[in-house]
Amino acid sequence: MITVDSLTRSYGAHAAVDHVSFTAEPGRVTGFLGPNGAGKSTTMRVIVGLTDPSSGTAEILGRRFADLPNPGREVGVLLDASAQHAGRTGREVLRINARLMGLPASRVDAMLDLVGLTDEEAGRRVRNYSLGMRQRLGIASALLGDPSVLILDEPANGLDPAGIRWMRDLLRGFADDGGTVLLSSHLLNEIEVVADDLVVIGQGRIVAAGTKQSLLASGETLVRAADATALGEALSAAGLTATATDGGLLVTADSARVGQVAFAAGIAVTELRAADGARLEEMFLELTASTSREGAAA
Ligand SMILES: Nc1ncnc2c1ncn2[C@@H]1O[C@H](COP(=O)(O)OP(=O)(O)OP(=O)(O)O)[C@@H](O)[C@H]1O
Repeated sequence: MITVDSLTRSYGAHAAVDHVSFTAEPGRVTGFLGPNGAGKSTTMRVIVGLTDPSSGTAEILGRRFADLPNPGREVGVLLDASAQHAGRTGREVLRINARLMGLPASRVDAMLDLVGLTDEEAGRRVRNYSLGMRQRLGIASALLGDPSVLILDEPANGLDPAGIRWMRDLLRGFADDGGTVLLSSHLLNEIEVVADDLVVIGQGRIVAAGTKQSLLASGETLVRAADATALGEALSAAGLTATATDGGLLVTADSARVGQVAFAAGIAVTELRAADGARLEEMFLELTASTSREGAAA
């Protein structure tokens, strides 16, 4: 569990993070979304004690990071995969961390195995790693102490599609086992697939938070029928607003109501579903339009 309460961090007169409050719950993946410079990294840095808050609090498992007796055993952190010592081999990085946390060396091999770094790769110096390999090593470091909380800043950067899939499955499994995951990204699609809850930030402020389902629930339905004209007429006669979209109709009513209208009119529908496909992206753009660089310039 991570609890952030009215957290503010200012640099001079500028509030990089401005009264931010949210929780990341156990058993769930919480996606932390925002455009460049929104305040994601600053918030995460405060959570893990690298930056002091100007006001407000951030706690992991009910304590400030600095007050955790052996933080690596409670929380796994990956903020910058490139920040590892370039002259050490991957295995050395993990061995040192394991020793610092009082863990057996066998844990190192288990983690290398888990993240898919081979013996040969583990023996290479980190300066010769690709970004994707550094991310895998960073994840291995984060998981080394068998923590119950994971905090990851843009962990999918540099991973290929198979790597992204692997990361997603890993985070899902971690949360399903009762762990808490806080995951930042500006890659909406990446977050949309894996997150249970979303916290959206723009210019240091939370602009939306809640379950993915609730944030995506548009109240709209996408419906398609072979006879789209008849369907449009039936919907309109029932007092529903329908707009043509991508070969179908987007209706401002729930699926049950749209289905009833089509059924009553004797129209066979070929597709009927809640219109949530591109909703997150739309929502993200809408919510951050006034705060993003592009929005501000417009
Ligand atoms: N040490 C610092 N000194 C001054 N300003 C800072 C400092 N760290 C961050 N900022 C500013 O705080 C704001 C938030 O930055 P932050 O790195 O938290 O955003 P972000 O959401 O992680 O962005 P990105 O996706 O680009 O990494 C930005 O305006 C940034 O310039």
